[in-house]
Amino acid sequence: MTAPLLRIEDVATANSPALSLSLHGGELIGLAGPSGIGKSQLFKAVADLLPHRGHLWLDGKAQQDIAPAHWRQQIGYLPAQVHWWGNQVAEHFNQQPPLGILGLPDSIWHQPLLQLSTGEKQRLALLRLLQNQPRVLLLDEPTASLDAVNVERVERHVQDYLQQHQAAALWISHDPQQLQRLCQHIITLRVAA
Ligand SMILES: Nc1ncnc2c1ncn2[C@@H]1O[C@H](COP(=O)(O)OP(=O)(O)OP(=O)(O)O)[C@@H](O)[C@H]1O
Repeated sequence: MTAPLLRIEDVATANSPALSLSLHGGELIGLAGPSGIGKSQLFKAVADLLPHRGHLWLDGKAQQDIAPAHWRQQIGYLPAQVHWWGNQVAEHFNQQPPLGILGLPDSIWHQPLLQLSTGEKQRLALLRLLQNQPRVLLLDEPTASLDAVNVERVERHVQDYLQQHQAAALWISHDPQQLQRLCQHIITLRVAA
């Protein structure tokens, strides 16, 4: 087997249990566990947004040997609550993404963000993340606010992206069926005994 794209060894924050895993190109691993256990905290740690213990490697290179800006471009983090800074959708993109692929109308491009639904903003945030062409996706409940048709669109789009770019993803979900349908492996975090 080839070297892992991302290796996580004993990474933990002050509010999470430790996580160790290897992610290979094209692979999708699910992250499950009760609310408040620390799943999002672990994503922030891996994305270099939160102090943590443990070690990380990208393509066999240790995190401390990679410039932080490069790390954050390669490790694409989609938070459960996305931060938007401008007024209009178009301000947040370098170029217009394929909106229709996630069921979004072209008219949304010039709409104020305040007018958009949670599910619309969630899908736009995914398109924005993928424009940076990250090698690893950290997806924190990316379909939490979506109907079944759009859940399927998002799932298919992420799977296509992973195949086309030989990228890999970690996917947090509270839906065990979704994780079973999508993931090669599922890691369930538990409270330490
Ligand atoms: N900024 C913070 N300061 C202190 N505690 C925090 C902070 N952010 C999160 N926590 C705590 O860390 C713990 C883990 O939070 P986290 O958001 O990672 O949980 P989660 O497993 O993702 O939960 P959920 O499934 O509900 O999204 C929680 O107890 C939370 O209250």
